[in-house]
Amino acid sequence: MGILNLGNNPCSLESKALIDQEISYEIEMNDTPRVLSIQSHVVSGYVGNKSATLPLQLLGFDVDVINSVQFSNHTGYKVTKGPILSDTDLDELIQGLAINGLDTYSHLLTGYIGSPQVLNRIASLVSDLKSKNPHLIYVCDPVMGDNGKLYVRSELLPIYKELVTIADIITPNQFEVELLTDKKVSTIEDAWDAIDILHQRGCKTVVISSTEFGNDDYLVAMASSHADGHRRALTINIPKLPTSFTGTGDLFAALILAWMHKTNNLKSALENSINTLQAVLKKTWDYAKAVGDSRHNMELKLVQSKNLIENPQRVVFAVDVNKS
Ligand SMILES: Nc1ncnc2c1ncn2[C@@H]1O[C@H](COP(=O)(O)OP(=O)(O)O)[C@@H](O)[C@H]1O
Ligand code: PXP
Repeated sequence: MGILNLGNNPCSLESKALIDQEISYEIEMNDTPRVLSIQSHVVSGYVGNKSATLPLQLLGFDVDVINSVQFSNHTGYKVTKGPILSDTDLDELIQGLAINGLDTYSHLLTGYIGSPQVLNRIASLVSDLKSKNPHLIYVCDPVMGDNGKLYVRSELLPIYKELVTIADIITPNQFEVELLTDKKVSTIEDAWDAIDILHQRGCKTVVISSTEFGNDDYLVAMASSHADGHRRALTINIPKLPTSFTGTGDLFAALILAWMHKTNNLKSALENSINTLQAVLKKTWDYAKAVGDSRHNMELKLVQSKNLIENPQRVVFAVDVNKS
């Protein structure tokens, strides 16, 4: 560190420059956004916190991680083994952070949480963290299932229905939107109606990670925000790869959080997130096609995509939709 190498003359011009540099590093460190991310951990592979942490770090965030489960691998494999965090485990971790004054965060991100008792704690955690930082942004990915199938316990649904009302940003997929609104989403108009219901319940920004309305070539992601009396609504067509991935929703939520913070612009955040995802998935799929598409080979190629995460290349673009 510069301070330690100042030598005997702390007043020299050179040493003053070093001190100035040191001070600017410190300011930069104080400005570093801090995310508390509560999601699954897998020993092998990339879902949950394993999918979210590296991209958030590469995009300039300090990430404090609480693992809602510690599984050997994601639930798509033959077996999944490992312990689940209990509500008392969570309370202890949060208490430790609070006692040591480590609980001032710019963002809270929640994803896969298997236990209703733990999910029940999140609402009060949001208000505790907002009492420490009233500007804290809560990003809730209501991870419940995909393609018409629940992969969590059904008791989580009523808890999520409440939780999304206090979230600043939510990132459900099409099936999760249906669950949250008790509304079948078969057309894009159904999806806009469901988004309106979620806005009416209090959620300021709704981003649907993907919808599918019978088109084999494209998925459609949708984003809508109500801020300061101003509405913005967007869609983006995503060229569909002929396979399915795991961990993509977790990566998507982390990228939306990061790019909303960095750009404060829904369109840029959506475009950067989707374009990063497409680049990561293409790399993953190209690899799997070459070596065989086993579960293991289909794990997201995140480490190999460092540059693409840091510098998304915009290939697909969002379009504004006129909504009042
Ligand atoms: N088969 C696919 N082809 C192209 N992009 C995909 C594919 N599957 C997922 N994605 C990308 O991953 C993002 C999140 O995936 P999604 O399936 O909506 O999340 P979840 O895992 O929560 O169901 C989508 O916005 C899309 O960009
Ligand atoms: C342990 C775990 N966490 C998170 C997820 C969510 O993955 P995705 O991002 O694909 O919704 C899954 C899905 O299998 C999972 O098994």
